[in-house]
Amino acid sequence: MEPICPITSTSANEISALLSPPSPHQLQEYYHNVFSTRHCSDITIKQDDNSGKGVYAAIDFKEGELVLKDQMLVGTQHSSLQIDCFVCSFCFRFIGSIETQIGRRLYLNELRANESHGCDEGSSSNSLRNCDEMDSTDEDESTMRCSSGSSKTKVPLPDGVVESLMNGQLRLPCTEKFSLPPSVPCPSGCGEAYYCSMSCAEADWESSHSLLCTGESSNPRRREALLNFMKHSNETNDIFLLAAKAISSTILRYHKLKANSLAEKGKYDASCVFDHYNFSLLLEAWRPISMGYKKRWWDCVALPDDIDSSDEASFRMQIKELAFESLQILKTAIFDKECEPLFSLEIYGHIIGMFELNNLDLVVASPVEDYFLYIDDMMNPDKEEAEKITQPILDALGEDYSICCQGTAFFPLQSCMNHSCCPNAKAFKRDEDRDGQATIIALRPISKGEEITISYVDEDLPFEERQASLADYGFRCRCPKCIEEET
Ligand SMILES: C[S@@+](CC[C@H](N)C(=O)[O-])C[C@H]1O[C@@H](n2cnc3c(N)ncnc32)[C@H](O)[C@@H]1O
Repeated sequence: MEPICPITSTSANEISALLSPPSPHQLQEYYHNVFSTRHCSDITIKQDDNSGKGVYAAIDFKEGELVLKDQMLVGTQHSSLQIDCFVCSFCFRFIGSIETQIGRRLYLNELRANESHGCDEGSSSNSLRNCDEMDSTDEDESTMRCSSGSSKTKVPLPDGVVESLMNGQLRLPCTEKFSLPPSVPCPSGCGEAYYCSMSCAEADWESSHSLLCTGESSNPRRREALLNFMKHSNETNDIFLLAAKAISSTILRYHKLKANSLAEKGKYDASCVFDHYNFSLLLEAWRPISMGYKKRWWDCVALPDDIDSSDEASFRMQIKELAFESLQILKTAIFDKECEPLFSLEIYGHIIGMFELNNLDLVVASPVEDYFLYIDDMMNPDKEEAEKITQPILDALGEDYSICCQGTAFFPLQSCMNHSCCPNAKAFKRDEDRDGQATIIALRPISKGEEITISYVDEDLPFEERQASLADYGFRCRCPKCIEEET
């Protein structure tokens, strides 16, 4: 493949340092910190020559037991579904109230319908758009609860009802049983990010939003470039939004480390001027991202079914060009000279490739679905009374009323789990799991010392199809089921 973004020799050394696999010591130190901040001692991470890092049980687990709750490093809601669910931009909990969830969705859908003049968004045939992320939760129940697209005609509500749902004047029956945290808007007023609490707002600001916010604090040039970047991502592939978060969080960590280092130095030598670029601090800031298994996006993205293998090279080149285009816009918005290697196509491609190979679907079940199920389960005459108000709302929402929050996220511990076609664990959201954390449950008893595996593909597929899908991850499965079926 021709280089479309030449790398200078100075940055080449830094890029290769950023992409070299962490040493066993760095690995041990990093995961030791992750485990201790989370007070997690039930699992460990070990590395072997065949499958790299893997997760191992440090205790015995019973069938159905929780193996791991993993806090994401970066995550994003799919942009096309943001209208449907009003969630915290940091932890992805539903926020506001049942009334605001419904009112906002009806209002925004109406707006979208007016804007699109009848164009059908869901039927995009662009193979470059939102290429599949790694999906090991396809079969989980919370994913299956989701529905999207509705063929049934929706019945509009009388004028003023949507407004009164949104402004809180209309209270629906029994919604007090489904209370949600009140929404906290981004303090910088971007109107894009909302949170379930000030602590989530602060954590997001510190983690990446302070660089990506289009509110008052950003200068007009940067704001315009950011809006441009978001528009490009929404129109092409929202994985770019996640890459922007990963780069922003590294830049912010770098400046924090640098400030701490300056303060520390100043303690011993007040005259010391230490304000230059420090690559070792950039390496340290990059550490959480460095841990994820990576390949270039255009080398590892699965070839879509509608692309013939004879067109593979040109497809991969298009993917590379798309990444280049996105990176140029991002650079206009948040370029930082001291973190220059992060803005190379090589690093950008590897970050997105890391998401491609490791990400888990982000799924949070909708309280709106629970609410309507509750009404449906009520006894008469209360049910009849309630439905006088709720049925027209349900008719206006249509059959996809229960749509859940969906997105994609990178999880530091879950992403270390290797694949097996006869896995002993699975990503599975229980009723109580109402935020964006990954939840891994034991499918059968797991003994202390055993490797914990999940399936990256549908394990009921025939042997050859499983192997073909796993080839996108760059390995051939040698699990007991594959060994048995191969012979
Ligand atoms: C989500 S990561 C899993 C963690 C990874 N082993 C690491 O070192 O970070 C996926 C990658 O792990 C490796 N992998 C996962 N399952 C494997 C298996 N059963 N056999 C060989 N390699 C495997 C492949 O390189 C795959 O692309």
